[in-house]
Amino acid sequence: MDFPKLPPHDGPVLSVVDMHTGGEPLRIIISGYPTVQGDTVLAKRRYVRDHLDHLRKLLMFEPRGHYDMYGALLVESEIPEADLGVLFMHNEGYSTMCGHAVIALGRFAIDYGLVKTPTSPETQINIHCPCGLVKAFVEYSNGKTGAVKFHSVPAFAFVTDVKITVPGYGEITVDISYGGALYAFVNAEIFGLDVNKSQTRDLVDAATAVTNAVKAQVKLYHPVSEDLAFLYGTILTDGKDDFSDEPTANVCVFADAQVDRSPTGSGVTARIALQYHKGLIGLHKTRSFKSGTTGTIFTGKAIQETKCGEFSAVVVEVAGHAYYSGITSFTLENEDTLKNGFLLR
Ligand SMILES: O=C(O)[C@H]1NCC[C@@H]1O
Repeated sequence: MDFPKLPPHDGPVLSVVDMHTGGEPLRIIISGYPTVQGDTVLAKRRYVRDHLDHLRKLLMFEPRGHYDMYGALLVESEIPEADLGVLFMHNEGYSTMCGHAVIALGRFAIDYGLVKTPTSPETQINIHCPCGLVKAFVEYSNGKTGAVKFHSVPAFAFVTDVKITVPGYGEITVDISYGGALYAFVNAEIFGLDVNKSQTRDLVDAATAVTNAVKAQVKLYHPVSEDLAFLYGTILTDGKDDFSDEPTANVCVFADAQVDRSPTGSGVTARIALQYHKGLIGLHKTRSFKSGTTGTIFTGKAIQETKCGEFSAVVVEVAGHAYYSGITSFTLENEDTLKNGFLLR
């Protein structure tokens, strides 16, 4: 049998490379997408949301994906120093930052020849994410790519100790911090939960209740663009924010109750900005962050003070590993009643 051979199909063939970073999937679209219009990466993000959302559903939803699938679409960047631009997609729409994707894309950009000749021991790749320019540094030796670290956009504590009322749980106190996207942070213990041991469904329910309450009760804002001023999710933690050589665990529930399998690159960025703001961690102090779901680790450190509008901010470096898991071409048939995808929880 000739293989691979495309099956009977109608319409576009969408080809992807699948990777994962700390267990969190990344489906990188390599062909089949129409040209994305828009003068800026943020404008392109609005364009895919308004005109190409059926393709996100095709690739993220079942039967080709699943509730917690995550994707990346490479686009042209308007910033001269960017090597590539990227849009991120998930079960609800399009995010503004994704650290686990940046870690995977760093390797992918070299392995698939998207950037200039790589240099050893490390190659810098500038990735223009919707939140801004993120610098990835990819280990490279003997022709092989390895671990990746990245320097994210300025990260800052947006508000600390804000009281919100969460239906079913009462009044609780949360912090909100920005690491390319805005997250609410809460110690899972206040819900009687343990991020390492509790049922994922219980963690999702508590985090989703917090997300909904923050969205309803806290006015969010970002100095650079209105497009960045939304709550992406809630990160439940083990509360171990005092500096230690021991890892601290968290679980990130983002978009529509989607669960990150990794420690969450943008979440680690935001969490370090929060810890720095509270005086719990100094510059160049490396902390390990563990995913409560899979036990995988990212490390992170604040490397420089900076500003984001009126907010005192830090540049955070996050490091992790990504791996390839396959390459696929997706098709559809017009008579398939489920061709547009569906989600099951
Ligand atoms: O690592 C991250 O930053 C992402 N992972 C899924 C949710 C976030 O976008």
